Amino acid sequence: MHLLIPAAGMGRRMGSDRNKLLLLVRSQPIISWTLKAAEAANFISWIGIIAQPTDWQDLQTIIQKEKLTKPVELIEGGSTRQESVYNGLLALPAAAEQVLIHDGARCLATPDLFNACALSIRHHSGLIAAIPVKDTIKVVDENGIIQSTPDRRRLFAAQTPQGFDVKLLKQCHETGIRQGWEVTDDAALFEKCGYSVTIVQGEETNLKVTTPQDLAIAEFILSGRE
Ligand SMILES: Nc1ccn([C@@H]2O[C@H](COP(=O)(O)OP(=O)(O)OP(=O)(O)O)[C@@H](O)[C@H]2O)c(=O)n1
Ligand SMILES: C[C@](O)(CO)[C@H](O)COP(=O)(O)O
Repeated sequence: MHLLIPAAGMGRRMGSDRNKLLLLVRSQPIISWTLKAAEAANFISWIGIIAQPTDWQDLQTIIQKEKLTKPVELIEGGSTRQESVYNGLLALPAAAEQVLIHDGARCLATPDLFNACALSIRHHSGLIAAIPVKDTIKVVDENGIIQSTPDRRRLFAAQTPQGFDVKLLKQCHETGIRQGWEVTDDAALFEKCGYSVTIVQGEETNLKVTTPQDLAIAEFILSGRE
């Protein structure tokens, strides 16, 4: 299974002056943890890292240090996650019929989760890892006044990996470009195009390292895995 890792962000919410994926957690760059999990997942056979060229040298050093046995390619990132993933799709080898997409910033996803998604995508054209929400969610209007309280049993928090049929996902991205859709994940493009996306049980610990608090939580979770 081909895996694309969007890693071309700026990390604005982290307040960092460089790509947050190069920040250290337990003395190793965040992206190293993501790569270790991908390397350990038996069903992943090829890895494309989508990144800004300014980070390529650091990434090459990390790739060498991790001694990855799988082919790894660096692909130029775009100005949004959506653009970066589209660049990744265009750079996939012609033989790739299905693809998993996993945020570099979700460095705690386990090899088991990659494998579960890789197996499940054989039976679906679109899937995402997701977990049921634990909080009661409120929908508010522009003044912050609550409009409704959706039934929590129908609410899931989206994670990655997300997996798709490559041809369909490319078409959805191209429709998105024509229509000017701006989305935060690939499943949203699939949904908007009318294709179904199924849920694979995600992992409670599969957080996206977004803010400085997440760095501390990631540090804690990884320390429990040693
Ligand atoms: N132009 C972009 C923006 C984001 N990403 C990647 O998409 C994933 C999820 O994005 P997010 O956590 O929002 O990362 P950043 O964009 O770096 O963070 P922020 O939104 O706080 O700036 C990350 O692995 C990030 O590197 C990307 O490949 N290309
Ligand atoms: C794809 C994603 O990781 C699913 O949770 C997420 O939507 C991307 O990042 P953002 O923080 O929502 O921009």
